[in-house]
Amino acid sequence: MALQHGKTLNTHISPDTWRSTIILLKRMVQQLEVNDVNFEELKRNLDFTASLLEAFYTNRTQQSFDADDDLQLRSDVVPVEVRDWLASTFTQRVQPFSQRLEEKPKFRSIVHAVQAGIFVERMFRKAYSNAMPDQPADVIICLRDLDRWSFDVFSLDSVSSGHSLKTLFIELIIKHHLNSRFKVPLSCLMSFLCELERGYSKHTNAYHNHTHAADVTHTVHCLLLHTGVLYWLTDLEVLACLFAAAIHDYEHTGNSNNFHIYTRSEMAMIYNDRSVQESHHVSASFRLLQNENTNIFMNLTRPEWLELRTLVIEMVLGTDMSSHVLQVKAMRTCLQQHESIDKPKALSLILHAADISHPAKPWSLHSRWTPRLMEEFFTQGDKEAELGLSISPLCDRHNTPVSQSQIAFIEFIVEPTFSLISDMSEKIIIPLIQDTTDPSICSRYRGLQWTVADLVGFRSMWMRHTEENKSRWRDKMKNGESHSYESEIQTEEETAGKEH
Ligand SMILES: Nc1nc2c(ncn2[C@@H]2O[C@H](COP(=O)(O)O)[C@@H](O)[C@H]2O)c(=O)[nH]1
Ligand SMILES: [Mg+2]
Ligand SMILES: [Zn+2]
Repeated sequence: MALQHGKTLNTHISPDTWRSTIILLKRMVQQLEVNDVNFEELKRNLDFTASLLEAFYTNRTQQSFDADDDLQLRSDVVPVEVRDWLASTFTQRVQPFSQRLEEKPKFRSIVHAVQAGIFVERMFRKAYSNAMPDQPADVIICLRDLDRWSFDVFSLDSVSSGHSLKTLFIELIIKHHLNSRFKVPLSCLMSFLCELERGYSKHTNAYHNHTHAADVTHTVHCLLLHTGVLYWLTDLEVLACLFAAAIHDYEHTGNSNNFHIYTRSEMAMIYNDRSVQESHHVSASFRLLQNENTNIFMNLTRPEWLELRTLVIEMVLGTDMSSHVLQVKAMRTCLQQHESIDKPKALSLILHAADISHPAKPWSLHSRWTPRLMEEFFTQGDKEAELGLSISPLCDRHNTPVSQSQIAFIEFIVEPTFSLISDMSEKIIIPLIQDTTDPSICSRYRGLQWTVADLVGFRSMWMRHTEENKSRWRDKMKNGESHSYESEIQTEEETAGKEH
C-alpha cells in the first residue's frame, strides 16, 4: 500500500486519514522487520506521514493565529491555552476537534482500537440486517431506481403507504454503510423517522411535506453520486448531507419567511426575523435528538457530533432562498479565482440545488411538483387577503402567470445553480482522479473511474430536462394558461400515471 506522494493535505485531517496513516506506519514497521523494503515507497510513505503531522501541527497553531487576528492578541504575551479559550469563546470558531495531549492514547492501543472497531462494525452490520423488517415487493422494485435522476418519489410514497421519507432515509443510510459506521441504533432510527414524518405533516402542506423531504434527500444522494463529489467526502460528511436534506423543512408552516416577519409570528420573534423557518427546521430537529429514544447519533464521538452539527446547521440555513444570490456569487468567485473550495460551502450549495431541483427533472415529476407548490403559495395568498395584507408575488390564485413564472424560475435560478454545481464538481473531482491512480488508497475512490464521463452526462441530462420543461411551459402559455392549479394536481397525476 502506498499513499500518494505530493497530495496536499487539507488542514482538517479526517479520522479516515488518521486511521489509514496508522495502518501504513504499522505496515512499514512490519516490512522493516522482515527486511522486505521498497525504498522508494518507504520514502514516499514517510514523507506523507511527516506532511500529515506537519499539517496537524500547523492546524493547531493556525487556530491560535486566526484568533490573534480576530481579537488583536499579541502572541508573545498571551499563552496558547488562553488564546484557545479566547478563540473558542469570543470568536465564531468552534473548539478544535483534537483531543488534549495528555489524553492521547498510545500507538499500540490505537491499532488495537481500530481492529476492535472493525470487528464491532461487522457485528453491527449483521445485527442490523437481521432486525430490519421485510420490505413489500413493490417497495423493493421501486428502490431499484434509487441511483437514477428520474427516480419517482411519488411512486415510492404510494407503495410505502405514505412513508417515502422513512423508507428512503433508511435505504440510503444502509447503502452508504453509515448505520454500521456510526452505530445508529435501529430502534432509534425508526422512532426518529416516525417523529420526523409526523412533523412534516403538522401543517398539512401541499408541497412542504415529507414527500418533498424524501425527494430532496434522494436528490442530494444523486447529486453526490453523479457529480462524483461523494468521493471527496468523509463518511461523517455524507451522513451530514443526508441528515440535513431529510430535516431541511421539518415542521414547515406552509408560509414564506416574509409572511412570518410581516405577521410577527412566534417563530419570527424567536429567530429575530433571520432565516426564520430554516432556523426552526434545524433547531426543532436537533431537539428531537435530545430524546434518548430518537437520538440516532448517540454513538458518535463528541468531535464527530460537533462536526456533524456544525455542517448540518450551515447547510440547512443555506436553504434560505434569500441567501441564493450571495451563495452563487461566492462560489462563482471562488471558481474564477482558482481558490480552494470550502467543503461546507460546497455542500450547502448541493443541498440548495437539490431543494430547487424538480424543474431539472423529467416533466412527469416537475409537472406534479408545480401545482403543489402553487397551491401552497395560493393558500398563503388567501390568508394574506383575509388579514388585509397585500398579497405576496405568485400567491394570488386568481392572477398568477404560472407558466411564465416557471420559465423565469428555471432560467434565472435553476439553470445558473445547476451550471455552478457542474463547474464546481469538475474542479473538485478532476484533481482527485489525477491523485488516485492507486485505488487501494481508499475503496470509496473506486467509483471515480467512471465519474468524469458521468459528470459530462450529468450536465447534459439536467440541461435536457430544463430545456424540455421550459418548452412545455411555453406550450401551455400558447394554449392559454389555466389558473386553476388546484384541480391540476389531480390531472397531472393521472397524466404521470399514464406515462409510467
Ligand atoms: N416559483 C417557483 N419557486 C420554486 C420552485 N421550486 C422551488 N421554489 C422556491 O424555492 C424554495 C425552496 O426552498 P424550500 O426549502 O422552501 O423548499 C421554495 O420555497 C420556493 O420558494 C418552482 O418550481 N417555482
Ligand atoms: Mg426550506
Ligand atoms: Zn425544501
